[in-house]
Amino acid sequence: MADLAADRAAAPASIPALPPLRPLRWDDSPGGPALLLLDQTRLPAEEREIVCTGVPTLIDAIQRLAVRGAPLLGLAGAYGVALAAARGCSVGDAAEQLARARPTAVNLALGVRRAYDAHQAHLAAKPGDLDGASAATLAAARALHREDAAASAAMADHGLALLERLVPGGGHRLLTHCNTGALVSGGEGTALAVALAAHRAGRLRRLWVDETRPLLQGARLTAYEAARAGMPYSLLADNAAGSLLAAGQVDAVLVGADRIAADGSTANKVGSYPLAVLARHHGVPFVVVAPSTTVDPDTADGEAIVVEQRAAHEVAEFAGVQVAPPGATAYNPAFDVTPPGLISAIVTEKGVVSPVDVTGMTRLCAMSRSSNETM
Ligand SMILES: CSC[C@@H](O)[C@@H](O)C(=O)COP(=O)(O)O
Repeated sequence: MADLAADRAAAPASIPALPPLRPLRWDDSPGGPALLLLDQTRLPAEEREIVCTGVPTLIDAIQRLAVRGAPLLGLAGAYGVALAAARGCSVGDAAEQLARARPTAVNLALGVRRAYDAHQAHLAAKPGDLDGASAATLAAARALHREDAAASAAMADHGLALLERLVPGGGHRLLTHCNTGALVSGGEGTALAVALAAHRAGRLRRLWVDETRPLLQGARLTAYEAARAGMPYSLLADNAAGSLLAAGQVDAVLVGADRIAADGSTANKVGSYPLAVLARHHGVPFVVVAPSTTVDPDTADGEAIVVEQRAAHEVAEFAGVQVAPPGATAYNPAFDVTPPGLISAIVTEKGVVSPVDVTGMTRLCAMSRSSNETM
């Protein structure tokens, strides 16, 4: 395996500075308010936006994973409620339908609730002021967007400091799964933001990117983000992670989270749990990076986490092409749950905690509850 200097040299040469990715933005143009989503199902081939002028289009985009990833789902939910309010639709119905669009990422329902509560609070203070309520709802979505960006930056700082403690001296060789970068956030993301911080600090030796079957969020999206940022990265098929770890080529595994139960059990993209088992076997730290809002104090443990089951065709196909015999059935959970004992650390914007440290988890749950209550 090449040394650090050679790995850096292997990174694409002069990468032009590219504009930051904007996976979601509010459009106030005269044609009426709309939510614009960068269609993640088309990346990296094509950067095309979906124009949502109504909640049904947004729900469809959420369910097709055109907009995806826990923090971004929170923003989509909040802006979706703002869209319903701005378009004079039933905010209650919109909130209920959006919150149910995908079950596992706690941030979706939280974002919806934050915007809905702002709407209701305004109407309670000024009954009948629908325009004011609409403005308050949009302001709540925008505030969440800013907070998410700030949390992302803080997670990157804490995560990089943790890496420096875990792997002192050397360049970091990081293995990641799914996509956890700017495409899932108002900022630079969660786990991938840490890798990006390491890259900017000149400390990233190699980013190993799991392709992430069946929907290839790693191969399509993380590789796209890594290439845009000029990071030295290599793709691997998910089932090559074992031999990569056995070969001693990984210093830490970094993943995001869709829901962290009160006991530290963590739901993330399916394939995270086997990585945690492998990492433990090979003595490599397995680190979860997520905003504190992803901690759900009301979910006691991993068994209580609802794991989304998706359609069989996603497994029976590869990149949209049927590869299995017609009519093949499939087991297709979108997520799996990693027990706390396999997680070395949880990095949030508030700092780093060990999931097996009961006092630390209790404090994290309390912080999560209080920031969600002030939403
Ligand atoms: C910061 S993103 C954390 C998770 O949401 C991410 O790892 C993930 O599992 C996304 O799943 P997806 O099904 O693509 O929405």
